[in-house]
Amino acid sequence: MEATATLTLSSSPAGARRSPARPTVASLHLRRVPTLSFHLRGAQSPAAFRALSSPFPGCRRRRRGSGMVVRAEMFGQLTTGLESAWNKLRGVDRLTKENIAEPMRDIRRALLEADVSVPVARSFIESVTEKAIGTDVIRGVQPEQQLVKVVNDELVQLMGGEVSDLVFAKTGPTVILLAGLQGVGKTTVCAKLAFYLKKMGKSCMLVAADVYRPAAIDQLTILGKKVGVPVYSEGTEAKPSEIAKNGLKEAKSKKTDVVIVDTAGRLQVDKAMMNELKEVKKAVKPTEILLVVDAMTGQEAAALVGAFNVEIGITGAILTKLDGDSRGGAALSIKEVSGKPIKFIGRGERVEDLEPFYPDRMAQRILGMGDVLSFVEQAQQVMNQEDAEELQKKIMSAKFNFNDFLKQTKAIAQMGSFSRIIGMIPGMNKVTPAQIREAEKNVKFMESMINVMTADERERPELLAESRERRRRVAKDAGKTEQQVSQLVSQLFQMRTRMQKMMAGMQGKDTPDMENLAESIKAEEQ
Ligand SMILES: Nc1nc2c(ncn2[C@@H]2O[C@H](COP(=O)(O)OP(=O)(O)OP(=O)(O)O)[C@@H](O)[C@H]2O)c(=O)[nH]1
Repeated sequence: MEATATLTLSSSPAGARRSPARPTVASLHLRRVPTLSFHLRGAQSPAAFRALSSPFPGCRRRRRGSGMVVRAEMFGQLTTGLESAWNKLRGVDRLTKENIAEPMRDIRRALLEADVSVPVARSFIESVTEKAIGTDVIRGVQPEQQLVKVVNDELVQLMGGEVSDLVFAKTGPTVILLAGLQGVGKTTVCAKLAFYLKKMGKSCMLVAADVYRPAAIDQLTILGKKVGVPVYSEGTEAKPSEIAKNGLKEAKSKKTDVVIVDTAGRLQVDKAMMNELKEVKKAVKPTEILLVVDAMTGQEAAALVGAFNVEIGITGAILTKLDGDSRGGAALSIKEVSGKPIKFIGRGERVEDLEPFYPDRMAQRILGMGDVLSFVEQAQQVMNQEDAEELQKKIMSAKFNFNDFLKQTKAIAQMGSFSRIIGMIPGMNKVTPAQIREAEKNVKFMESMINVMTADERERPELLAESRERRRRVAKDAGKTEQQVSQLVSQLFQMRTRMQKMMAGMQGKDTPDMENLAESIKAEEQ
């Protein structure tokens, strides 16, 4: 069946106003079946159009002839909700705690309407608020555009940040165990995954371990033929764990790369189902255990992923039927609620309709504002570049001062803890946690002294280098020793020298001799 179908309902304008029953029925369909587009007749007048469209929040509504086409777009509802938040910020010159309070309420409402759970929505709002107020104004960027960017970044984080790739076994066949409730699309996913893996050049085998529904084995066999992949089955009499084990043996003998095990679904989570899965898991030691969940079940899907993870320990989720989901609560909540990533999404009934889950692409789709995002990113880059150029000029003219020093250390702090940054630098992963803690302590230590310097002293460190009185005062105000202040001043000059040498080396210029100053401070102390 095509994923898009058109359902035509007739309703007179007057009738629609008196009783919204018909559209309500249609809206139920909209949630349950993968029907995306409705054609409602009888929406000639604006009032009738409004009455008919009211049960379809977030859906695109377009007049067509005497009727109206309602289209449930993926996350349409959330996109519409967020739009009202941006609109409320038009005309403000910067984001403040006060002026973002109402847009934040809109975002919270939009998330709850998208079926995101209350705690997830709450923590999302908290981090967006904190980041929105804390970010510097970027020249040329409107505050509402800046908020779009913050919301985008937080959405990406909420959905897991990075794409979570399938893991393959180092030796022998990779076993992927699929679990899930009845009707979520598990059997279809088996074929879709096999199709996807075949395209990657992997050989696959499907194992029919759903012994309760004979039709499931037939369905898998048909799908296997369709994608050109062998299906291992032992009928309905054998135990699922035995079938899986034998299937794996056969795959090994045929040197198959990936074995995908289809298991039985139940109407709800029960002990028998969990025990059976545990047995299969024990028998074949899967590389991946993926729970297939239906996107249209919203936050229930997220809770289910959490429950399965606690019970059997899963490696991720596959979210199906996203094509019929206009709300998006499941996609947004799964990672946050369960701690497990969404690895794939299903967006239709065809075998081609499976793709890896990219949090960043999904966030862009929700916001529908790709152009705004790239504009803000570019503006940020320009700012960073200008900052860098400014710094370069200062270093070359020997003006790198305590303000720059503080700015640099704060920028590092803003980017995350020292430990993360250090871990990201190639070749630096051998730094011990104790060394990292020491580095963090050092930054705080230096900051406490810089904070008590006068504006003049920060800008012209020479003042401190030349005056013992000043160094004594700073030491007293910061509760440190004179020697510690002197050390800091020397450090800044040494840093200047090193940086200048580095830059000059890059630009082929000579460096002014700055080490003398640092030496003279030392001499004065002795
Ligand atoms: N629109 C849409 N339909 C899907 C998607 N995935 C599966 N379906 C449909 O959902 C229905 C159920 O799919 P199955 O694969 O049989 O589900 P199952 O989880 O194996 O069901 P049981 O074997 O009963 O546990 C079928 O009609 C599929 O075509 C999807 O991503 N989008």
